[in-house]
Amino acid sequence: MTAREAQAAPATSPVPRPAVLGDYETAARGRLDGRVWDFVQGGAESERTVGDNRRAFSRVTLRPRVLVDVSHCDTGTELLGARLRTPLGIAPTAYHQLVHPEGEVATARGAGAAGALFVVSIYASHTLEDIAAAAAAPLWLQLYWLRRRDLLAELVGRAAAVGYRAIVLTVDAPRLGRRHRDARNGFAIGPGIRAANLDPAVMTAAHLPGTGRSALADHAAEAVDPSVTWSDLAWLRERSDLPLVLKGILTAQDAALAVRHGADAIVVSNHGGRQLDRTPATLDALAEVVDAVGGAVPVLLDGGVRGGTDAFAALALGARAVLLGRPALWGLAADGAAGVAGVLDLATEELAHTMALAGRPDLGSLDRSAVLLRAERR
Ligand SMILES: Cc1cc2nc3c(=O)[nH]c(=O)nc-3n(C[C@H](O)[C@H](O)[C@H](O)COP(=O)(O)O)c2cc1C
Ligand SMILES: O=C(O)C(=O)c1ccccc1
Repeated sequence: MTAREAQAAPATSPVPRPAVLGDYETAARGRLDGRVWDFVQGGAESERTVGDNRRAFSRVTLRPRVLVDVSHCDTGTELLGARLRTPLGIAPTAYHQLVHPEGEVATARGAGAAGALFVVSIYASHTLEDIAAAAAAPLWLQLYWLRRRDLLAELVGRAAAVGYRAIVLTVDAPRLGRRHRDARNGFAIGPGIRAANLDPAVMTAAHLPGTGRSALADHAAEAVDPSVTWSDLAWLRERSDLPLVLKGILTAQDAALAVRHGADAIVVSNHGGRQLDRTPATLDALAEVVDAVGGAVPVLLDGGVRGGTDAFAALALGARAVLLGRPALWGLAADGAAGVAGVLDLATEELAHTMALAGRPDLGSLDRSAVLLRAERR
């Protein structure tokens, strides 16, 4: 943008013409309290996996095909029986009201405007019902396995009643990762914000500041059942007819177990580097999981996706869809529902652009031959 154009932009525009998702990140940083920023951006321990997720994408090179008719590039896809305009969706993240007063209601509106999947966290700050009322695209509900199984049973019933299309069980968090930023900040959820779908009695620890630890880690130790194993999945199955998605799988062994235990989809995820540090980048784990699953169920990926070319690489390596965690929160913080839609639309446009220049006009024409994953330089 020229200086003259910048001056002509309306002064009220919170994000002047973002060109890349990083522009939303910059805008979000300027708007958020430092402790909330650290909670959003941070990861576990050395944050090595946070960085590795990004570095893996930077090792991808593209292998374009030419003289292909790319006058129409179609990013549309189908996932668990639902049509989506884009294979980019929103990963579950807790407490959207931390970054915007309209919280998940605005996120649902933004996702709907973009025709994108929104995975709602069990720690949403609005009710499942209010979020569903604002949605115009598929919603899935993410759960942690709480000790209070009565709450899980209640949630899956409520989700089905208002049209959520799948249950996502996050399996990489039997306890919370050691997040040094949150511990140093004594991070706690402020009094005006609630996990709107959970019994307040379960949530007390999450709101206790000044302990010199992360209140969320204390809460998780109290509330999450770390004894759950594969055989417990049947309990959840018996209580819901919705498809069951397992989020947080990184190995061929667990992918095979997931399929054997009847998972309907898998999300290759290291929780954005927030749980076990030094796990592989998700892009590096993707091929082994896709191969182990052998097409039995769709495989999704999250972690470090920061634009359409990243999504292109993951889709080429076998992901059916790709979820954005932090970037959705940047969009929400920067500009509410419009920011969320802006992030999804921008990344989807980038994906369509990459598809055109790479000679792959639809997702069906994307396969491993479209990319080269260079070995890590040591
Ligand atoms: C602020 C924040 C809160 C999160 N909360 C949850 C959650 O409630 N449940 C969950 O399964 N994953 C949660 N995650 C992990 C995301 O679903 C996702 O795996 C991760 O953010 C993807 O990486 P990315 O942020 O690099 O896109 C959270 C991530 C962030 C950044
Ligand atoms: O899952 C997370 O990454 C997360 O930050 C969290 C921690 C405690 C409660 C809810 C979400």
